[in-house]
Amino acid sequence: MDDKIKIPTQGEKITLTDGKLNVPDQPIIPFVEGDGTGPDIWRASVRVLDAAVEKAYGGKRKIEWLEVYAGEKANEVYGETIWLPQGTIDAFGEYLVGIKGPLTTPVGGGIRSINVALRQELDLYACVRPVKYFDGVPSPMKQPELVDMTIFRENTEDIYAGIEYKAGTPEAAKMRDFLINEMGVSKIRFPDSSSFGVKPVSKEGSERLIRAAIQYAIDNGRKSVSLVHKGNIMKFTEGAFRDWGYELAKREFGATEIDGGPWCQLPGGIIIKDIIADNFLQQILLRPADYDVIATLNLNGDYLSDALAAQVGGIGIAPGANINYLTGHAVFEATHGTAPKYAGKDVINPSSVILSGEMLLRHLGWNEAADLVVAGLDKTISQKNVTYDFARAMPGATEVKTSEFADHIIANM
Ligand SMILES: NC(=O)C1=CN([C@@H]2O[C@H](COP(=O)(O)OP(=O)(O)OC[C@H]3O[C@@H](n4cnc5c(N)ncnc54)[C@H](OP(=O)(O)O)[C@@H]3O)[C@@H](O)[C@H]2O)C=CC1
Ligand SMILES: O=C(O)CCC(=O)C(=O)O
Ligand SMILES: [Mg+2]
Repeated sequence: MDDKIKIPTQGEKITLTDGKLNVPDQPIIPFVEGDGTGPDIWRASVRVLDAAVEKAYGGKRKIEWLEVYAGEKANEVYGETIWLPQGTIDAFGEYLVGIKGPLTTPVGGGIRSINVALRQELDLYACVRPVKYFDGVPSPMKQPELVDMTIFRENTEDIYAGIEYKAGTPEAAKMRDFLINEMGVSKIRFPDSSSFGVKPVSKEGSERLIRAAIQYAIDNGRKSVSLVHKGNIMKFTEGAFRDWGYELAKREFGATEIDGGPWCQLPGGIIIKDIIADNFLQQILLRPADYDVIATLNLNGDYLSDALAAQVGGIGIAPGANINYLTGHAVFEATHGTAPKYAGKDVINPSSVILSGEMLLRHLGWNEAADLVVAGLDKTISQKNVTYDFARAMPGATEVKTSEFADHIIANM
């Protein structure tokens, strides 16, 4: 770590022994505030999380927050060219469990995603995004309560990993020549103006993600795991993801085929099935109750996260976590981005980061505090004191600011 990072004088590190977290009563937890609306959201969220811990444990437990920097704030603190300081990666590495706000990624040119870089650096291979309906939240669905899915999105591979070659560069020309002359690709157009992206999907990467999804389904009494893919078109990447998933379910979890397969069933009854991604996007609207735990590749998981979040009220209430189940590293993070047009206005919905914090508390085993966060949020929504995004579709609602929304949640715990 470096001298820009001020380690709290109190508190201890969370450690991992034999796959289990050892959580002290005063864990040091690194956080990144985030760009855009990140600071408004973090200010509200940290108050809610601290209040829940205080109320649940009466001072016996307390989180010691450690600020680390990424994105625009890293530029301010470390200098203009630094977006993701090594000290930040080291802090998330050393303290195991952290939380972050959204970070800006420019479209087209500019820096590559810092969010993706952090996931890659720490090998946080599972992006876990539960999508659940909170009673009273305005939704475009007739029966939003039927939506209860947890997405397991592979987080380190796929076209999303950022291996790209820009049209007009020597690298793109080399790639084009290689494909035409050495790989015999002749049936598709390759004008000189082509850019290229590479889609790596490995057996190990797919298996560890699908293993985590199945284990989650078992641990949480879920009904099914759906492998969502576009394997009819991308046969050796998305199609292989599906095949590796079924093989793993049989080999490691004792699944047996149903009616000659490929669907299969675990000894405890959980169904392992698969569905092609475009069809899945209609099924989640038409028959959401048929889907439960979802395992999918990186880009599909990104699209699905926002689409499913919309069904339960939008990405203002969509939490998530990036986890490596083997090393114990976990960085909690909302599904949404920086929503820059609302930056500094104290109007944005902080629920996604608050619920990411709730996931963090549960990850620590601090379920009493996590339950208080949910209870406070539930009651605040039922009282119709909500931020603009919910208020605009909720008859009779009082629109409150981000900071006021946090006040209501705390009062309702
Ligand atoms: N993990 C991360 O850090 C992520 C970062 N990003 C980055 O964020 C930037 C902006 O991306 P963009 O595509 O606009 O997506 P955003 O998620 O930032 O915002 C899209 C729209 O979603 C709604 N929204 C987002 N967050 C909230 C919230 N907390 N409460 C209520 N509504 C919300 C708003 O809708 P409305 O206009 O209807 O009010 C907003 O305009 C980009 O640079 C992108 O790369 C994007 C996703 C994840
Ligand atoms: O990194 C980014 O800017 C976008 C990431 C994103 O949309 C996501 O992970 O859901
Ligand atoms: Mg996204």
